[in-house]
Amino acid sequence: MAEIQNRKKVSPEEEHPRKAFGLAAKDSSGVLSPLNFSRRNNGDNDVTIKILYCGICHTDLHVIRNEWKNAIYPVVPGHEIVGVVTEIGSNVQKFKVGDKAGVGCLVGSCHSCDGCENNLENYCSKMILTYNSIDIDGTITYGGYSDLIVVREHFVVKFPESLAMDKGAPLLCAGITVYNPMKTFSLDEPGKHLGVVGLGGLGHVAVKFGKAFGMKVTVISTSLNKKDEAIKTLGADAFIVSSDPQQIQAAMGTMDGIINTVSAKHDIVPLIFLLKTQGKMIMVGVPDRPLELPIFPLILGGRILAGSSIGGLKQTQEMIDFAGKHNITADIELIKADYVNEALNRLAKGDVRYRFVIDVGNTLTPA
Ligand SMILES: NC(=O)c1ccc[n+]([C@@H]2O[C@H](COP(=O)([O-])OP(=O)(O)OC[C@H]3O[C@@H](n4cnc5c(N)ncnc54)[C@H](O)[C@@H]3O)[C@@H](O)[C@H]2O)c1
Ligand SMILES: [Zn+2]
Ligand SMILES: [Zn+2]
Repeated sequence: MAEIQNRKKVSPEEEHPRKAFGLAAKDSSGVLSPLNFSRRNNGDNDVTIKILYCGICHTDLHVIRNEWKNAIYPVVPGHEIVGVVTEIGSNVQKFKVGDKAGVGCLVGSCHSCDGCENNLENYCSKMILTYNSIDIDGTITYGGYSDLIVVREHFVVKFPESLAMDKGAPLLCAGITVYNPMKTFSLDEPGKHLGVVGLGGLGHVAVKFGKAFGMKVTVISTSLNKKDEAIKTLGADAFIVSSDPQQIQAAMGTMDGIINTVSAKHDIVPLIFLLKTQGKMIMVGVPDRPLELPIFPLILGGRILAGSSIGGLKQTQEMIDFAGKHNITADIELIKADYVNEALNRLAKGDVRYRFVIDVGNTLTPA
């Protein structure tokens, strides 16, 4: 951390020669407005991508409103990026100009720590996030609510030909964030029972992966109003309203694992009781306030509570190839760039089915 803080901060305008344009939050109001900025030239190991679509993740909202107290303004959010390669460096092997490509939450890491050596760049202490992070040259990274991005090849995934680019964009964060813990904690086996808490962007994709793995999937949500869609459209097997003690009681001890995607403070005790003996609840949602964690419900039943952060690049490619094979995409509301502030306000209220995706290529135009 000290090392990052000591790095000289230079203005991207001084450092970078390529003109770029995007939408940025300038302060914790989180309101986005146009920003002219710049990107570095395409280096030997870089891929330049013309951005066509970018999903709106709840993390974007947490960061632009400074809910995690880590915003470096101006923040150009966006880490569910899909586009077309327009330039490659001389060392680039995986891509050629014209290829479809995806970029998720990471654009850099140290390549030499235990995490990096085990394809877990997502746990590298020097990882560079796609936005709101300090890049190797000391400049601040800017994300996908913008016209183009220059990314080291290692952090770019090949986007399957069979997937729609707009509906596929959310896989770059929402997809890998749920796929990783399902694989890591053996919650990918046919016949196992998976609970998904919070039916938003991450949650609805978790339901789809769970079904593709052949699991029984139960959605646990605060209100009944998503029940029909969860079962009929998303393919869930069952639906529990978390505030109804009778429904919780009836499902106690039945789940092998739970993926918890809730973005705000909530009561996890009833959820822990849904787990079987030695069942696992994996926290992927990031509430801005601590949750209460009584220990008895964990000890009785030897239950496991864990956390998980996005995924490494190898697994991100595996995830998106799996999605391509099984035609897993997000259910999206495709929006124009000038609707972004309204979309963010709606996301804050949970009013989205199930992911906003910005039609960057067709609607983001310089001011
Ligand atoms: N761990 C990671 O690597 C990672 C990656 C991406 C996103 N996230 C985090 O995951 C969370 C979810 O992201 P998303 O994009 O799916 O958000 P989302 O807004 O699309 O979905 C969140 C869901 O939580 C529900 N919810 C909100 N407050 C609740 C409460 N108090 N009780 C119960 N349910 C509640 C909402 O109704 C919604 O269904 C965010 O906190 C985000 O920052 C983590
Ligand atoms: Zn995200
Ligand atoms: Zn590392």
